[in-house]
Amino acid sequence: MVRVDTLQTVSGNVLKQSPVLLEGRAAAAGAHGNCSSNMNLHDVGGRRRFEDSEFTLRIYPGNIAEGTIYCPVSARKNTTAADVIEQVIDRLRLDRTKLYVLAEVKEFGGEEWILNPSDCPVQRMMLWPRMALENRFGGEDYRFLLREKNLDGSIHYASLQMWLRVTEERRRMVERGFLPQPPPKEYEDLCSLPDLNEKTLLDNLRARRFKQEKIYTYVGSILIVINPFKFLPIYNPKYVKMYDNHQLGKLEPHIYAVADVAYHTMLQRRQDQCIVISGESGSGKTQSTNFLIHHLTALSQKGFASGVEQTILGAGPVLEAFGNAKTAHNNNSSRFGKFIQVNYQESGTVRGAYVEKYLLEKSRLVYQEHNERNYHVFYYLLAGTTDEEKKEFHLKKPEEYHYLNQMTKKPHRLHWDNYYESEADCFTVEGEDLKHDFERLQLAMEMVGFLPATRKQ
Ligand SMILES: Nc1ncnc2c1ncn2[C@@H]1O[C@H](COP(=O)(O)OP(=O)(O)OP(=O)(O)O)[C@@H](O)[C@H]1O
Repeated sequence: MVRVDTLQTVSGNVLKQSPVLLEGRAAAAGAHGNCSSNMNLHDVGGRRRFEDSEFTLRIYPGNIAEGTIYCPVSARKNTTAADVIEQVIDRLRLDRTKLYVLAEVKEFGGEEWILNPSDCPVQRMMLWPRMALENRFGGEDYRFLLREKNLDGSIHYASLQMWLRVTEERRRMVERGFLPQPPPKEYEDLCSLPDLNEKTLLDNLRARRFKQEKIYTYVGSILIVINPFKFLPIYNPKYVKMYDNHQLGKLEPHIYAVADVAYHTMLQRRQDQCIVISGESGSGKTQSTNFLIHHLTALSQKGFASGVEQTILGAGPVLEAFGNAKTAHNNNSSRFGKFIQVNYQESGTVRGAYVEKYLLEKSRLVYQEHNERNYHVFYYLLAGTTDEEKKEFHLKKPEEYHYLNQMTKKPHRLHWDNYYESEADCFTVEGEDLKHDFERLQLAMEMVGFLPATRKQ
């Protein structure tokens, strides 16, 4: 058995009467900022209701059903992707001779995960952040797409609109004169700079690369990433395929290229490989780690979501609740280092994964700097528990805990009852819904195998 380790350092024209949304209406809904949610979480209420509630999933068929934006489908916690596809085929009267799959699209660049027929979309969706469920801000990046599967098992991606946004297409458009020419010479590898000094290095990184939305640049076999803080469509399966089994430097620099080299070197040399990710707080280490894990499992699973990836996904919210906190630099800063080991069989199939955490910033438990908070889990617990649970666990209000109330900006302490009305300060993190986060944490614990008694404890 060999492995790859990642080490993150600390620091529709369809049925007339059906509610299928047509193109024109979508634009109007969008203009009102009210493109309703994939699932309205406020309908959910409590966790027990989630267990037997019926939800409406939005399935986006793309070019499979021209003119249809999405098709609403009813589903419960245990409804499978195969059941959902069956409903969509019926509603949209799709060609039954073709094979369809559901793809889950998550934030940052339309990274797509093909669901197995037995996967349960509602369960996957419950792991999305609340903003995605409400379709606000980044919510557009979270959804389920209907994809057509070719006879050879590959997925058919044919939406021109989508790929025009992709860097490679853009380059071709430039060549054909549809887009302005980029500025003069740029270097994908800083080692090739004819005149290497701080100015030429920073100029190449900023003006020639970052401003052209090229966030990745090599320095030999090292990859420099500049955090774009915005959606870039460069993490979808087309990119997974493009970087599969290519020598480093042959294609445009990308984090997938690094993962790919590690994977194939491991298989060829039968030796463990290690990738170290380092950078200052908020620079994008956690995000880069997620892209690496995604690519490492995708290579081995040939694009299909694996149980391993599901477990790593589920572990994310748990680790985040207990090890992340709001800091001055990052509202969701990991306050611990992570050593992730992905183990493979000789055939190159993922066998399992192991996550070790180290160097948790323990001092944060008793002291937080101005405008910083304690670990998320305390705020989740105090906001998310029911009245009975509060009684059972003798929970008080957050402002009554010394370890939670040290960080207010104002000299007088903010009262929890006025939490939402009060002037923005570090208690309030934009877009945060602590009740939702508490539910998400409980579901994630269940998905990674915590027994009810352990969860309660
Ligand atoms: N490749 C990317 N594309 C788009 N946005 C990104 C990317 N990488 C990072 N970001 C944005 O930057 C934010 C901070 O990134 P991240 O949490 O990964 O930083 P970090 O280095 O792990 O920080 P810390 O050390 O504080 O935990 C993310 O929440 C995301 O909004």
